[in-house]
Amino acid sequence: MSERPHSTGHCHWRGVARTNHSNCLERITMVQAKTWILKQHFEGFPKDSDLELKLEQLPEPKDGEVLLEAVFLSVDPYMRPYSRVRMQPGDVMIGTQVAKVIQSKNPAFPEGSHVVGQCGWRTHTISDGTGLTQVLSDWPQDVPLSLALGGIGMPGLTALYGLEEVLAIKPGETVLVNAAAGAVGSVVGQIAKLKGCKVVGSAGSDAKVAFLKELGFDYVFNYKTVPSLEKALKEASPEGYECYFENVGGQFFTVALSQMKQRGRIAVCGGISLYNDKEPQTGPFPHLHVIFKELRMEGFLVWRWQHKNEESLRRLLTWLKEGKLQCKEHVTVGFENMPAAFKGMLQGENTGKAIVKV
Ligand SMILES: NC(=O)C1=CN([C@@H]2O[C@H](COP(=O)(O)OP(=O)(O)OC[C@H]3O[C@@H](n4cnc5c(N)ncnc54)[C@H](OP(=O)(O)O)[C@@H]3O)[C@@H](O)[C@H]2O)C=CC1
Ligand SMILES: C/C=C/C(C)=O
Repeated sequence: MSERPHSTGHCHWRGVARTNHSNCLERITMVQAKTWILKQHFEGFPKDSDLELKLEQLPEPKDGEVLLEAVFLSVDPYMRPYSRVRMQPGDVMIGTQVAKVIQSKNPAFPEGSHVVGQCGWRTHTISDGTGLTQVLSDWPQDVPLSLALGGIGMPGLTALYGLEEVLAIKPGETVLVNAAAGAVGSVVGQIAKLKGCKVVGSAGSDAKVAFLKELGFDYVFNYKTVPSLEKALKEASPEGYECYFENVGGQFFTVALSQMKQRGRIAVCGGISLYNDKEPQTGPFPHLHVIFKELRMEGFLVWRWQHKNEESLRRLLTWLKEGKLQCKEHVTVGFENMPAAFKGMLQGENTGKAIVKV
């Protein structure tokens, strides 16, 4: 695949597929996008046969439109539950990418600039600008653009808003976070530490536990190998938890609620342990803990605070530049490996943000 346009006689070609147009007399842009299509809805854990790689011929951008070329694509947990409610079989998989503007007929998005776009799983996109955001104008040269999909992007914002807007954490409080070595969880722990909290995290491997210790978490455990989740949570914070940043759901959720302090606060961010269930999980249900501990629980979606995103991204970027925030990535190379990267993330292969580099 050519990354940049190049010329052949009178024809200027871009993109993946070049056919023989030796007779053309004027500038023609021919782009074939590679796309990943949802062939059928996922049932249980995603299968390779649920997805299909397809080519799509793109037209010339019209006035007001741009032609984008994906540089990095994100694979995120939400794709699993949202595919069921937001997509029909035959649709291009939903998703966000960092893309380069390679042709522009829209002055808001000059050629050569980079955008974060909700373009789906595709290598090339014609866009009228809807759902595109320019990467911060002062993005430092030495910071990889892929972080705009991770710590300095949606997952970083999720961590920030969950802690500040939903939990309203205070110095001295103890914060519990699960899926702690992932894109959101690893930022949650670091911000909570920056704000003077004690942080307890759980993750699914010893290597992830070691990573979280490096990040400065106060207490970390491997939820897959501890003999008792309840004992692990008690040992980590015998006095209980004021705040709980919930990413997982299921049994972890119920046990964690039993360890909350009176009038503890819970930000329900995700429930990844539920996303691939064919049948809904059954109890134990947490009602009694919620009632007798007088817990406050709030679900949230990161989009609620979209109006604050630019300022919030600058804060995250400042912490990164000051060395106060580390953003680890798990990079899979090759657009054809999107399904493998997606499944790997759902299985816990990633430490930090799962990214695909085209
Ligand atoms: N509300 C919102 O606006 C948003 C919510 N989210 C939610 O935040 C959570 C984390 O997302 P994100 O950081 O992007 O993803 P991660 O980078 O954390 O990747 C997913 C991780 O989840 C863990 N996991 C997978 N299956 C299970 C399971 N059955 N039980 C426990 N852990 C499991 C794995 O880590 P391990 O090895 O530790 O098991 C895996 O690496 C998700 O629930 C997601 O839906 C994310 C963005 C926005
Ligand atoms: C915006 C993301 C939502 C979830 C649940 O992951």
